[in-house]
Amino acid sequence: MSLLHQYGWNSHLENHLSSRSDKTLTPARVTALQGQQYELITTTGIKDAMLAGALLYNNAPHELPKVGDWVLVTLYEEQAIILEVLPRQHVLSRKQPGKSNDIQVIATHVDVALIVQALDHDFNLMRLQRYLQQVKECMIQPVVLLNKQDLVAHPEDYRQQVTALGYECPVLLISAADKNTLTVLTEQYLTAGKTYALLGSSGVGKSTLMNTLLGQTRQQAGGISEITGKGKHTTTTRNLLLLPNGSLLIDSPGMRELGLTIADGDMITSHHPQINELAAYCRFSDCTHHHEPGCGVIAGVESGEIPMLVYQSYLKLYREQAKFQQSIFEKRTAARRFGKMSREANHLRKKNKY
Ligand SMILES: Nc1nc2c(ncn2[C@@H]2O[C@H](COP(=O)(O)OP(=O)(O)OP(=O)(O)O)[C@@H](O)[C@H]2O)c(=O)[nH]1
Ligand SMILES: [Zn+2]
Repeated sequence: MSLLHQYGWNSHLENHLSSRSDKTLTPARVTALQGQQYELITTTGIKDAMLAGALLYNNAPHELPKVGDWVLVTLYEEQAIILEVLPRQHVLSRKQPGKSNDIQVIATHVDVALIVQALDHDFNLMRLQRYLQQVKECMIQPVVLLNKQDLVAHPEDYRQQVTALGYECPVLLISAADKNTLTVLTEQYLTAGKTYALLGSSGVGKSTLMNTLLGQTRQQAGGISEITGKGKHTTTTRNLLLLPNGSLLIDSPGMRELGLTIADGDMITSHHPQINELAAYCRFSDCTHHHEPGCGVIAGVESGEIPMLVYQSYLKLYREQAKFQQSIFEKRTAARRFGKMSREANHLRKKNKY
């Protein structure tokens, strides 16, 4: 099998390439990215690469190559020049916080998102739901990995809470450092030639998981690459790695922030599929489904259409959201109060010349 096939090259991409008249360019996949320095897997191995000027200047930032992208290049001895980005499938992206219309592309050609949460203090259904929602919006299939199951007495309880969120996706309990807990993941969910993106906040165990899946430390597996800039050497971490079973894993810094995309002041609504469906029948459009008359959700719980566990999970999330909103509000009020105080202090200082 060719190197490119090992890295996910498929018939869909092949068809696209053969439909082009220009046959001088060769395909390659982006495995690491730092600033405008790229590392690629090419037909002849790993190469450093740069963008052609025309590509850089004629495209919006989200159109420039990202980790996972298939690109067309011209090869030189040690270097490659990227001239084009092939059409993307399954783009993992998010809206730039604060800038309503800007899209930030985090990784491309992602078949499955592995959303990792740890069962220690990190466990947070609201955050998990945000990751799930974001991934679904990108039309990418999620798999939830609840890590550090060794730290809690009843890991199954957590699994049930996640299942009760109502997303139809696998939820697996694992201990990232213990290979034996990963067999269901590796045997049933990781397929050769498919690309998996690791998502989750800092400290949930993504690197540990990656190392266990690699079967050795990332450094030894060639995970660290040297991207050579103009006269400077930067050691960077490779973001797309080939696992021993042939599947591809992307771990990039942007994935840690994916869950943090709530626009200021947004009320995070429930994305619970079953709740949403019946909420359409509520008498009031701003129904919270707690006690309002004519609530379609409460009716659904009473008739058994919505399982009690699902409704309880909704109530729990609602409380978490309310608490979260409250803390945003308090932070803003505190900031405003502080601003007012410092203005007054400045005013006094000017007046009294000290
Ligand atoms: N008890 C326990 N600890 C774990 C497990 N997996 C990871 N850890 C520990 O959790 C800590 C964070 O793990 P990392 O793998 O560095 O987490 P990460 O998600 O890569 O963090 P960032 O690189 O900051 O994004 C380390 O001290 C790990 O040893 C687990 O299954 N059980
Ligand atoms: Zn209602």
